[in-house]
Amino acid sequence: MWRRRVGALLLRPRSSSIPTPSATHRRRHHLLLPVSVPDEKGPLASNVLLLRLFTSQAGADGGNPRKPFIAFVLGGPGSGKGTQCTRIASDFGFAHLSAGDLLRNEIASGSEKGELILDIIKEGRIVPSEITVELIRKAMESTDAKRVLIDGFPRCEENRIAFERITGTEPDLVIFFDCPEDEMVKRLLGRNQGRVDDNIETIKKRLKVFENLNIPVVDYYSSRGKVHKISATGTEEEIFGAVRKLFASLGFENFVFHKSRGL
Ligand SMILES: Nc1ncnc2c1ncn2[C@@H]1O[C@H](COP(=O)(O)OP(=O)(O)O)[C@@H](O)[C@H]1O
Ligand SMILES: Nc1ccn([C@@H]2O[C@H](COP(=O)(O)OP(=O)(O)O)[C@@H](O)[C@H]2O)c(=O)n1
Ligand SMILES: [Mg+2]
Repeated sequence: MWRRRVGALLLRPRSSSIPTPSATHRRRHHLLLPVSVPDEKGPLASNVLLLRLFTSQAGADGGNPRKPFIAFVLGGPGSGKGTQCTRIASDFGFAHLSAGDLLRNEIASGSEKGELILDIIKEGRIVPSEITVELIRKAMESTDAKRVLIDGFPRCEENRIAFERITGTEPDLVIFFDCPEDEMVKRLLGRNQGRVDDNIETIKKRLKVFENLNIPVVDYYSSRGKVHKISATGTEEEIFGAVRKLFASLGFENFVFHKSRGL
């Protein structure tokens, strides 16, 4: 497997206590590559990425040839994680693993575990980490993709710790879609996919679980300089504009863009 120590991908941290490499470092160290990353607080604020030092084969260049580039995609229920992941997958060649879809597939398989999962999802609670991590691990093993989006995971600290323990790795990047609650509720009530948890009672519980259990995970990765927050209000297209800029700034090629130019 691609078990190894994951190097640092230094995005601008939310917390100002985390040092950003200085301009002197940038000049002295050819491995430090300055790039601009869009930031909701200001246009194209400057960030510095330790791009060549980082982890995996599938970034702009270099890295460990065995480990895929892993991006966790987080955000509240209805913030648009799945919608944006579909776009990232097709434009930037990522495999899209949705934790919720993997759990729903397990329910559909009719397994004993599926019954337990269904009860938990109906309640808006979090499925035991061993179950979810095992599904994600298997899905990762069955893809040879070099870039993987893990959508809706980790949902809590227990999820995060179990993932790190079982896979022996960490994400290279964490994208956090930031969306106001009233907008998330509106979207969930209009989602219309026949989901057992898209009703107002369960939505209220999911929002509490998000605040209490998922935000601490975002804070943890922020403190490690891995989080890139994207405002999730506006049209799907506007949000994808910010996403596209982020991936371009990380050195990922946009396949659709190149195809449209016959490249
Ligand atoms: N920017 C947007 N504006 C309005 N509706 C959106 C937007 N992005 C997604 N949606 C819709 O909101 C609902 C929830 O989106 P989804 O991608 O499933 O979110 P999540 O995976 O975070 O729960 C879906 O019906 C989707 O079509
Ligand atoms: N890591 C995860 C992801 C989802 N889930 C469960 O699956 C439900 C649906 O997750 P989802 O990611 O499909 O939901 P959305 O945020 O996309 O609306 C969650 O409310 C949890 O009950 C979980 O227990 N653990
Ligand atoms: Mg989803």
